[in-house]
This record gives sequence, structure tokens and C-alpha cells, in this order.
Amino acid sequence: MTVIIGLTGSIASGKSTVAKMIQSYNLPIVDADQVARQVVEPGSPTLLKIAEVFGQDVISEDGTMDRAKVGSLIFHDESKRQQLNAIIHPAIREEMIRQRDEFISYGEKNVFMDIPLLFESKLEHFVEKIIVVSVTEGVQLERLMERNDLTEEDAKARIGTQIPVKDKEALADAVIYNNGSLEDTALQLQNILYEWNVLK
Ligand SMILES: CC(C)(COP(=O)(O)OP(=O)(O)OC[C@H]1O[C@@H](n2cnc3c(N)ncnc32)[C@H](O)[C@@H]1O)[C@@H](O)C(=O)NCCC(=O)NCCS
Ligand SMILES: Nc1ncnc2c1ncn2[C@@H]1O[C@H](COP(=O)(O)OP(=O)(O)OP(=O)(O)O)[C@@H](O)[C@H]1O
Repeated sequence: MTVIIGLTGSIASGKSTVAKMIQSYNLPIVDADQVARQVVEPGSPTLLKIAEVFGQDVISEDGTMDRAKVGSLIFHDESKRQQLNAIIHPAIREEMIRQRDEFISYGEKNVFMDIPLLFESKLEHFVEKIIVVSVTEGVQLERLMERNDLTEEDAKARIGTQIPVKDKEALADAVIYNNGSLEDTALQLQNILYEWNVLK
């Protein structure tokens, strides 16, 4: 029996950073953000549907989705965000299940699923165990503004669309506190992996 482990947290809390550490152990991981990019490839039915609803100018000249434009539309408008979710989430879910099942068919003992909106989208049933990557609000805001080159207002709007990370901590089987150094985070991850017999 394969044990599915969910990796979640809040925007810019460090999920991708921890996901890379998991990959460095050669452990299999399905990445929802990556799948979300895959399903809107140029010419894909999902991207065509998004352009139908949000306007053709969300498609750039090279055929890719203009992510900054879509982001600026949906993170300030709850109904638009719900509209996008309704189009894109079923496609993301289907592809994530496909990738997960492929890993299971290889006989993997554990499969990780990095799902930013695990709680918001009520996907807990997908996973048997949950790791939440957490940061304090100040660090989160700072890292998000820096990484995405956002104003404080835009960064706060994005954070505000998600369940507060403190609430997610309460629902986790293990929490990684990612305020400190990368070494400290890697050590916390390693301890969890040994404790859960993912690593021997
Ligand atoms: C809006 C989009 C185009 C912005 O792209 P951008 O490259 O700026 O951000 P990226 O995709 O790297 O997402 C960064 C983070 O934003 C947060 N986020 C993304 N979409 C959403 C959403 N619909 N609701 C709340 N938070 C979201 C997540 O924490 C995610 O990890 C993109 O995030 C998207 O297509 N979102 C819809 C799909 C989705 O829900 N993805 C997240 C989980 S699967
Ligand atoms: N321990 C750390 N020390 C310093 N910077 C960090 C640390 N962890 C992550 N970062 C930086 O903070 C930013 C957010 O981290 P990361 O991209 O891993 O978050 P995320 O949770 O995957 O974000 P998102 O939900 O937006 O996909 C990145 O620029 C990353 O390089």
C-alpha cells in the first residue's frame, strides 16, 4: 500500500523549497503548481476556455497564458477567482491523479503531493498524512513581495485569498517552521521523514 503524503502551507511559505528537498532524496512528488502550468499549455482546451471567459488578451503573442494579467484579475476579485478555479481545477485534479497513479503503479512506498490549496479546495481525502510548511506573517509578506515583485497591497490581497497558515498548522500531522535557514528547514524535514519511516 502506497502512503500519500500531502505538502501544503500558504503562499510563499516555502512549499516549493521543501518540495525540492524531497526530490533531492529521489522521492516521488506531484506538484500542483507545475500541473497548473501544464494544463494551460498553448492551444489547450483549458486555456481556450479561460480566454473565452476572461478575454483573448489573457493569451500572449506566443500563445502562452499571461500569468501576471490573470493574477491581477483574480486576486482582487473573488468571483473571478471562483470562475477561474471552476475552469482550471478539474483539469489540475485529473492530471494530478494521473501522475499519482503512475507513481503508485511503479510500486512507490510513498508519494508526495504538493497542493497549495489542499484545505481551501477540501482535498484532504487525497492524502493520508499532511505536512504544513509555515512561516510568520511578516516573513511571508516579505518573501512574497520579493519573489513576485509585488506591492504590499497586491501581496496582502494574495495572502488574503487563503486560509491563515496558523489555522492550517492545527490541521497538520507535522509542521515545518521555515522562518530560519534552509539548513534548519532541511533538518526538520529529515526528522519527519525518518519518524514516518519514509527514510530508513
Ligand atoms: C493566477 C495564476 C495565473 C498566477 O500565476 P503566478 O505564476 O503568478 O503564480 P503561481 O501559479 O506560481 O502560484 C503561486 C501561488 O499562488 C497561490 N494561488 C494560485 N492560484 C490561486 C487561487 N486560485 N486561489 C488562491 N491562491 C492561489 C498558491 O499559493 C500558489 O502556490 C496561477 O496561480 C493560476 O493559474 N492559478 C489557478 C490555479 C490554481 O489554483 N493553482 C494553485 C493550486 S493548484
Ligand atoms: N528558509 C528560507 N530562507 C530564505 N528564503 C527562503 C526560505 N525558504 C524559502 N525562501 C524563499 O521564499 C520564497 C517563497 O518560497 P517558495 O517559493 O518555496 O514558497 P511556496 O510556498 O512554494 O510559494 P507558492 O505558494 O507561491 O508557490 C522564495 O523566493 C524562496 O526562495
